[in-house]
Amino acid sequence: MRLALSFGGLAALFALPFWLIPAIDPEGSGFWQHIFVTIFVFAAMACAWNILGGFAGQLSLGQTIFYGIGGYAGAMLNQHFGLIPWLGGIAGAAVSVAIAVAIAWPCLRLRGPFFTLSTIAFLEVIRLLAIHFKDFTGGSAGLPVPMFVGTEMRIGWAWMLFRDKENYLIIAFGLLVVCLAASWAVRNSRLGFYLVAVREREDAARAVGVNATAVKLAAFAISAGLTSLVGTFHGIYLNFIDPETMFSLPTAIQVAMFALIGGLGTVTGPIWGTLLVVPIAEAARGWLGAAANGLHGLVYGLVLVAVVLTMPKGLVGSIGPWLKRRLGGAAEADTAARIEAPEAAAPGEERPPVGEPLLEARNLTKRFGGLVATNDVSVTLREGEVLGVIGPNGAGKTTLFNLLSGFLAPSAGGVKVRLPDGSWVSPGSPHGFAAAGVARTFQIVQPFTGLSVRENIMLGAFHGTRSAVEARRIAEEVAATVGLTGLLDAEARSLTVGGAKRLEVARALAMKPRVLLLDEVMAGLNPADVQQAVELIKRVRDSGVSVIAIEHVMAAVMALSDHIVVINSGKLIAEGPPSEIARNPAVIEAYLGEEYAHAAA
Ligand SMILES: Nc1ncnc2c1ncn2[C@@H]1O[C@H](COP(=O)(O)OP(=O)(O)OP(=O)(O)O)[C@@H](O)[C@H]1O
Repeated sequence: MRLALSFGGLAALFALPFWLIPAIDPEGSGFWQHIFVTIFVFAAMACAWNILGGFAGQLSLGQTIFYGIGGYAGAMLNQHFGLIPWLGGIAGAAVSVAIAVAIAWPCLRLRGPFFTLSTIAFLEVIRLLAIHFKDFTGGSAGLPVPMFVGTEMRIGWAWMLFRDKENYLIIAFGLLVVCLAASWAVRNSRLGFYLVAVREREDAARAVGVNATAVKLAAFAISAGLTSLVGTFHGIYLNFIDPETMFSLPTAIQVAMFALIGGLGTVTGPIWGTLLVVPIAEAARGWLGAAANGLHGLVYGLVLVAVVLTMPKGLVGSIGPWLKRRLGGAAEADTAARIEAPEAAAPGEERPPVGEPLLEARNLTKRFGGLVATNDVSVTLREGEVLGVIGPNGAGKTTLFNLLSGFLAPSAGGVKVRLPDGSWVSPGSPHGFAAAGVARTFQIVQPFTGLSVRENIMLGAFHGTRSAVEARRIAEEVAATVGLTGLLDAEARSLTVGGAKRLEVARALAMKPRVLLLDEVMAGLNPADVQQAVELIKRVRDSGVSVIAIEHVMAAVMALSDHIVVINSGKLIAEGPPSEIARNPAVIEAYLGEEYAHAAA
């Protein structure tokens, strides 16, 4: 149904100029054809920009670098080597991808406005280079795209040059379809999920094994390649290219604005944004004539302000969910009521015995300036074991977790993990630990709030598969295990604390880890939920996953743990089975207190 609607919408968009133009411009001045070519070109560029700016959240204002490279590649290869623009465009796209990777490498290390400024700086550098190398580029005077070379007439489909503007409409629309299809494919692939995850919460994304730099780099490269193809066509269409037009900051801003107005990060938003703004701006330009040259910029600004004030998520981001609610009927029901008890253990399921060491941390020390948060701590986790970590607030438990999952590099000591083939590795990054089979949750829950519960869990599942269908299947299976089946389609932001904690565990479990690090998953839960969480962790353990759990709920730690380590002021002060820890005088003094000892006795 959705697919049919999408194809129908695209067909209508393609038919629009052919049906509308003869009606509004019977004399065939070509003005409206030009407007529609402009709409298709800008919509295609906005779709391409949205892969980087919307999905990955990297607000680049330098994407016209690639529009320009595409334009120059088409024109220069045509003029100097007689190459048809179709091939010139492909060569330009390849160069753009290479340059995108080179530029992205330093730029992506910067965040927020610093990233944006660095893209503008590169745009300026490339524009100046185009002016400087005038033997190739024609310098600031620009390059014409000739229809005749000697006696040869370079006109027709091969040369992308026509007397008749309708053919330009067809190519521009074709480019829009290519950019839209690429954008759709990216958004629905593992890469798309990873981009949204990195945009929303980079740390949580790294915990499910995402290499944040690599996925942003991929988005940069795809966006650059597509933009370059559009640039090649547009350069030929305009018949003339120069650095001012091709490497233009105002054009880069416009493209970003169309995506923003339409709905940042939505697949079709950039098209709606362009469709709304370009005709208004062009009409204003036409009505006000030469007297108001440049006024279209003001029109863009006014539309942007109006949309941001009334629809902060853009046209599609705001109207889409509203339509869904209207068509779908019922509002979101109470999410707490839809949480179920986790699946019970299968009858006869037995606990596997505790086996060989799986994860070893030796002499871990972490200093933050003068503060020693972890001081010479050594712990060993065995196969099939639950290792409890307890200690007072600020003792250094979370810091230990961050060291055990690659989120912090130790000041001294190291962590190694045994792989299924028996070899040991010492990963140096969160995705290295994830690849070695270590999954973690966060003390402060980190749901990807813009995604559904199902999509959140799929993010974990993508660690083991590239297929969205398979990830979806795993997500549904894990959701049943933790009791979230009834909430699969709910937005993660609508979950209660208990639901969000389960989601955190589900996302980690979907990675099919061998080691699971749980950071206070029972904090803030009511006694019934704590009991369910204990049962769930036992099931996880029995399925062959080894667990390290930081916990303050003592009844749960004592019931679950095979072995407990106690941390105080960064140091390991005791370790042993729960019964010994409960009686240990140093632990009673530092953490448990006399009352607990009496109650336990
Ligand atoms: N990134 C950091 N920079 C500086 N100090 C830090 C950093 N992270 C943790 N600390 C400090 O290290 C010490 C240990 O903190 P940590 O969060 O590991 O304790 P914790 O045992 O997990 O506490 P809680 O039970 O309250 O979560 C604290 O004094 C904390 O302020």
